[in-house]
Amino acid sequence: MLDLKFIRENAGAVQRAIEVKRVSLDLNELLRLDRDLVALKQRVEAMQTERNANAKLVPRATPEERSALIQKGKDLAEELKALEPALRAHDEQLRHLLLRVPNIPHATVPIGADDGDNVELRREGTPPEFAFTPLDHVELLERQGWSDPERVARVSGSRSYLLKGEAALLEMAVLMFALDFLNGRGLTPLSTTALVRPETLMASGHFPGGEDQVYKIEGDDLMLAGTAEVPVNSLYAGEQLAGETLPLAFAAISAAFRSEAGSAGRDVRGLIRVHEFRKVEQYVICRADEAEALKWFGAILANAEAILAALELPYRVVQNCTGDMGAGKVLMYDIEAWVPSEAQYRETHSCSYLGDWQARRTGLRYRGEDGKLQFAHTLNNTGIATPRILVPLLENHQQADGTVRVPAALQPYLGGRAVLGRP
Ligand SMILES: Nc1ncnc2c1ncn2[C@@H]1O[C@H](COS(=O)(=O)NC(=O)[C@@H](N)CO)[C@@H](O)[C@H]1O
Repeated sequence: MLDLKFIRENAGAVQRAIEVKRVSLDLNELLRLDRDLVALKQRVEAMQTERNANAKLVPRATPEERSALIQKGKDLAEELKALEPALRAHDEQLRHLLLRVPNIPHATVPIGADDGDNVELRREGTPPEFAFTPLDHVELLERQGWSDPERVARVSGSRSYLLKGEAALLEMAVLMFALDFLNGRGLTPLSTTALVRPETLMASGHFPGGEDQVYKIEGDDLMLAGTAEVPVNSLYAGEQLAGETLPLAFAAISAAFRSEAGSAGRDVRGLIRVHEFRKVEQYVICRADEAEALKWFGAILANAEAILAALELPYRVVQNCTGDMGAGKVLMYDIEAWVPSEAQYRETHSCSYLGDWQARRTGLRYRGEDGKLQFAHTLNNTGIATPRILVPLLENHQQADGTVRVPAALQPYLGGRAVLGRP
C-alpha cells in the first residue's frame, strides 16, 4: 500500500506502475473517492464546529432562545449521525482500492510482460558434463528406493512427495545447513508455523489477488501460508518499534502450502512443484532508508548465492521484469539453479525489496532518531526450499554408478557421509 498523499502528488508515476505491472485498478476512481471522502469529512467537521458553537450559546441564552438552540443542536446531531454510514462506506471503498495500488518499481527494473522478459544478470559455476547418461531426479530417487510416489499419491493425491532413507536425511541436512549458515551470517533463526490468520495475508500483500493459492481451514479463521514471509511479516504488526532495534533479520524455517491453482500440467512429475514443502526464509525489517535497504537486498542475495555455492550448484541470477515481480515489489531478483535433465536453469530462490509497501499494510512502524514515527522497509529472500533444491542437487551430483556425491559443506549434516545411495 502506498501513502495516499504520495498517490495524490504522484498520480502519473502510480498510473505508470499500474500499467507496467499489469495491475487492474482504476486510479481515477480511487482519486475521485479520495476527493469525495475529503469533502465529506470537511462537511462533518464544519457541522461539529457549528454544533459545538451552538452548544456554548445555550448557558447564556434567554429562556425563549434556549429551546430553539437545543432543537438546533438535536437537528445537527441527527444530521451528523445520518452521515456516519456514508463516511464508513467511503472509507472501506477507498481502502479496498488502496490495497490494490502497486509499488513503484526501481529505475533499474526492465519493463516486461512475464518471466520471459526477465533479464539474466550473471551465471556462476559450470553445468557438469557427464561421461554417462545422467538420470533425472525421479529416476535417481526410484533407483535408490528413496521415493514411493504411488503410495504417497494414494495418501495425498497429486503434487505430494515422500522421501525415504538417505533422501529424507538429505532434505533435513540442507534445511539445517541453511539455517546454520544464515545464523552464522547474523540472521536470527526462527521456527514458525504456517497456520495464520487471514489478515496476515492481506498485510504481506498476498491478498488481495492470491486467494486461490491459499488453503483455508474449514470452520476456523485460519489459513495455510505459502511462505514464512507471511507470519514473520506480521510478528510485529501494529507495533511502534524503537529505531535502535532495527534492522531485524530472521532466518525462518516453516512448512509452506500452495494450491498451485493455475499451474495445471506444469511440473506435475517429481519434486519441483508440490502442495506442501519446507523453506528457510530470510526476512529483514530495516529503517526507511533506500540505501540501507538496498545493502540488505545485496546481503540476502549473497547469502542465497553462498548457500548454492556451498552446495556446488551452477546457477544464474536474473532480474525480474515489471510483469513478473508482483504488485508490492520495488526490486526483485530470482536465482535459478541448473537442472541437467531439463538442460535449463530453474528458479530456486526469489529475492525482493518492497520499500514501505508491506509495512504500511501491516502497520509496522518505528521511531527514527528524529523521534518521528514512520513505516519500516521490508525485504525477503529464500534461504533454501526443499524438496525443489533436491532436484538440482541430486541431478548435478549423481555419479555413474547411480550414487550421489555429497558436497563437503553438507557432509557434517549427514553424519560425515561423502556419498549417498548404493551402486
Ligand atoms: N509449489 C512449490 N513446490 C516446491 N517449492 C516451491 C513451490 N513454490 C515455491 N517453491 C520454492 O520456494 C521458493 C520461494 O517461493 S517464492 O514464491 O518464489 N518466494 C517467496 O515465497 C518469498 N517469500 C521468498 O522465499 C521458490 O523459489 C521455490 O524454490
